Amino acid sequence: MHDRSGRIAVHGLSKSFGQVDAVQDLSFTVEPGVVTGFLGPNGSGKTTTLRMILGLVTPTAGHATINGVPFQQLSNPATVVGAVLEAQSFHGSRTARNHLRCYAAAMNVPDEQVERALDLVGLSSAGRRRVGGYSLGMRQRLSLATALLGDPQVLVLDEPSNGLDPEGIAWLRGFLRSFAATGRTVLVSSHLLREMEHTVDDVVIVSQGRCVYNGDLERIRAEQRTRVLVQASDPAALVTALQQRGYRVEYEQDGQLAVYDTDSRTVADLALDSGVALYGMRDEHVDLEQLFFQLTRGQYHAAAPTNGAQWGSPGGPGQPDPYAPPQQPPDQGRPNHGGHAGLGGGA
Ligand SMILES: Nc1ncnc2c1ncn2[C@@H]1O[C@H](COP(=O)(O)OP(=O)(O)OP(=O)(O)O)[C@@H](O)[C@H]1O
Repeated sequence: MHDRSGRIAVHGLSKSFGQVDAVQDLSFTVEPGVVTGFLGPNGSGKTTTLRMILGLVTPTAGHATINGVPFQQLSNPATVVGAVLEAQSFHGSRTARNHLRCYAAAMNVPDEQVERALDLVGLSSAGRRRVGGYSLGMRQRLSLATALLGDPQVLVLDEPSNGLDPEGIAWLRGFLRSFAATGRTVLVSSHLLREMEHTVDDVVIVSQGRCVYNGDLERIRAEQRTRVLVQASDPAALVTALQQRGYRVEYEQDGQLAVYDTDSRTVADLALDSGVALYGMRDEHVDLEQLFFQLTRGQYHAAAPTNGAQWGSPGGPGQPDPYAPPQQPPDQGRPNHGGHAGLGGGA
């Protein structure tokens, strides 16, 4: 029995393709009323996960639910989930309106929904034009219109910004935010945090098929740290002096030292006291983008989550990362598996 919550829940989801572990023990929850970004670099398992959520790929392990049930058990899936998973192919000779009417008929959705969907994506005036003459951005909008035909409670979009110009991206941002503001659920994937950072409220960040962060994007912003990069005459001696005073230090690949949560003056004074000459030093502020790279390059070691935010480790245990947030209580893990908007969206 589905619960109408609009919640997507992913529990211990894994998928292997031969030797490739595309998704590994992934758990997260997507809540209604907010836009959730599903972020990770190319090949990190986003599409595979979305396809499992939508019942298009069978998991090797774990499961996913929408409204408390697997996608296949939704009684009228097109009215629950709308999805756009990849560039949809269209009959170029067909008008957008006719394209949508075909889908509406297959989904048993009244024709009025076609006009509504065209209007929602800003294609009303272009509805009579043949799709063959549509730009890439217009095709993206038409895919979205297809997903919206069933007036779904949940929207799942895979890289919807691809091919959109800045105006299109801004439009999409506004659309997704207003869709979520009506209490509905939005899960949207991207490999670009920067592109999504003003669109999403919550994020699920994956790297190498594993969840490395699940929670509020604002929380990540709050965790931005500073560090000092130092070129020292005797790095080992400086490391000892810093560590004795409780500072966290790491060796960078280029031989510099990275000293966390302090400033260059403090490091310089300490180096002077220790008789270590400094050949170069600079303060570095870690911005959101850098943190995203840090998280997703697979070298991040998870601290326990806090305040519902979940930090995970893509590469297994390792040294604590200086960018790691303070210790937090574990987040509830959830399964993944899901639905796509029936015929909508061309998943
Ligand atoms: N059908 C398949 N057969 C074999 N390997 C696959 C298949 N689908 C995905 N993979 C592999 O699984 C891994 C994850 O792929 P997936 O497409 O899910 O990642 P992604 O994060 O969506 O990447 P992108 O951003 O490039 O679309 C990749 O190594 C990919 O090559």
